[in-house]
Amino acid sequence: MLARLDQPIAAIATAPGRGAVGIVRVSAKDVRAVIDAVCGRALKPREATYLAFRAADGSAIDQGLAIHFPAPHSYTGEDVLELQAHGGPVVLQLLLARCLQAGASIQLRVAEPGEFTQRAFLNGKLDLAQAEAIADLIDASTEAAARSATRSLAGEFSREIHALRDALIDLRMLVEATLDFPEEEIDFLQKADAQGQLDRIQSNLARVMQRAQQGALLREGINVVIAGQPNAGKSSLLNALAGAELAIVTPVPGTTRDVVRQTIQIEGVPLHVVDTAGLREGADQVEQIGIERAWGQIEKADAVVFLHDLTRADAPEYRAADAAIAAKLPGDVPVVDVWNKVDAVAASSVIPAPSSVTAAPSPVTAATSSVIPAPPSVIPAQAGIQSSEAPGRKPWIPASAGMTLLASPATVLSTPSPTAPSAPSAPTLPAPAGLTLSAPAGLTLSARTGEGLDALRKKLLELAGWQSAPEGVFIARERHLHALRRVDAHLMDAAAQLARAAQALDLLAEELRLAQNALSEITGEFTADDLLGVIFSRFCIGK
Ligand SMILES: Nc1nc2c(c(=O)[nH]1)N(C=O)[C@@H](CNc1ccc(C(=O)N[C@@H](CCC(=O)O)C(=O)O)cc1)CN2
Ligand SMILES: Nc1nc2c(ncn2[C@@H]2O[C@H](COP(=O)(O)OP(=O)(O)OP(=O)(O)O)[C@@H](O)[C@H]2O)c(=O)[nH]1
Repeated sequence: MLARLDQPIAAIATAPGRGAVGIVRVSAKDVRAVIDAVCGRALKPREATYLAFRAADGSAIDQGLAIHFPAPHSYTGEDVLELQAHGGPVVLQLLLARCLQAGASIQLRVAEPGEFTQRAFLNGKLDLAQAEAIADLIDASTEAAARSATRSLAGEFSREIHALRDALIDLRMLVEATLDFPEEEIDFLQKADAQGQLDRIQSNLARVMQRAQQGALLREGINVVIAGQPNAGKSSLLNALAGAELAIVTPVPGTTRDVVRQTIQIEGVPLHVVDTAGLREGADQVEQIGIERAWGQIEKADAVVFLHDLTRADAPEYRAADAAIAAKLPGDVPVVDVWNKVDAVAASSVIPAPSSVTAAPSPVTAATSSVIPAPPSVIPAQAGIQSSEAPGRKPWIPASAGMTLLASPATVLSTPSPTAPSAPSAPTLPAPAGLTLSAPAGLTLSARTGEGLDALRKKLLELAGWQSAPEGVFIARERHLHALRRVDAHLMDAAAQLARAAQALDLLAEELRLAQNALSEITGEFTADDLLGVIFSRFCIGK
């Protein structure tokens, strides 16, 4: 790909399909041959001219706007011709074919994905992090992700990286200068406060890493799988979270047979929510395949919402089936226990929690699979999330909710109730200590009324590790995080070296050099060609 940099390229720049306007772009050392043939006249630099795009026989392919961006003042830094036509797939194909024909003498060819932007990078119009931000902006699935990509495109992320790099270069120069005067080294470094310089670089790096980590979350989102027995209300919950009727909801158990997926956003963080077939034994063949797919999704999830049906919480066979599912859940995926249909349960049967008792994080017990969640009416609740949406009622989580999931990291995230419940009909029973302390809470909600949904949204964000307000976040890729982690490791080694009584200044200098190189990979000053190829080939065609 890189070897073909001197070749002229052309592509349809707009998305496939119909649109009001569609654009064909040509980038070359010199595009005048194409302008002459297709536009039939010279164009003023950087000015849109309304004219007919001509076929070889002189007939009009379309009427539109043509703009010539003479090199180097263009998107790619080369000579660029942009033809803005009507946005039909056929007319744009015709126009592209016409450009290729007109540019045959200069060996004009169709551009590969990302090739225009790659040229912009190689011609110094933008750095690698900015080029990636363009792709991230196009791919952004939430407003917050788009805004942070725009900031990176404008160079905010790159500026932070450059500031770190410059500070590193200063320190390197100091150390290398000291290397030349070994007899004075300790004094020299101390006077120049090498230690202080390194400390500052490390703490600035930590701040950049934190912002980039949050940005990676914005870019990728997290995969949340809703799992549970048939009829728990999984499809209803997906619909409620998405605010749309996406999945089929019926009272018939086993309605969902295939995986239904929807990206929703919570505070700008994309959550890819997956509704799965109800997990049960003895399903028919089709349903069984759905169940296998559900397990496949659970294995891949970043978090599982394990949905239980509060109206069936009393039934021993229901609880046994829940326990069997819990036992099969992978230990390394966080699980949130959620009890649905709180609207259908009389307030008196859900017992409030005494405010003084909190659920303690419990150690993982070997017996998890045999612990069956008890119905809310028999075991007093100790902890729960109070619905923020229905101030009149106080739904409390059964103490046992989630008992089967002690292995799950999510279970310790529950919020103990700060206030005493006011439901007058609810008896406050003393808590059997052994049971309640080991009982982590889940959430109660109603997919039907929306009660409790906000608490679930909050919990999912918490699970995702979301902390920031989106303003401070850099859209970041795994590649950037990986580079930052390597910078961090080299700086730690450098710090260890600096702290030694007998410093090996050459080793210190080497660590600083490696840290600088890792940093420069982010902006592309120090990046292997094959990596560049991979990065740009993931762009969309015409970009
Ligand atoms: N019609 C149209 N809209 C578009 C693009 C395009 O190519 N065409 N873009 C493409 O993806 C994006 C804008 N990117 C661009 C970046 C630089 C230049 C450009 O001409 N730069 C010159 C001059 C700068 C100046 O006048 O200040 C330069 O960098 O020298 C143009 C578009 C989004 N919108
Ligand atoms: N009262 C009440 N009923 C609900 C609630 N959520 C779902 N339901 C009902 O429960 C039944 C099952 O809902 P679904 O969303 O289809 O359940 P599911 O878990 O996706 O079911 P499968 O597709 O069989 O796995 C439907 O009749 C829903 O109307 C709720 O919050 N309250």
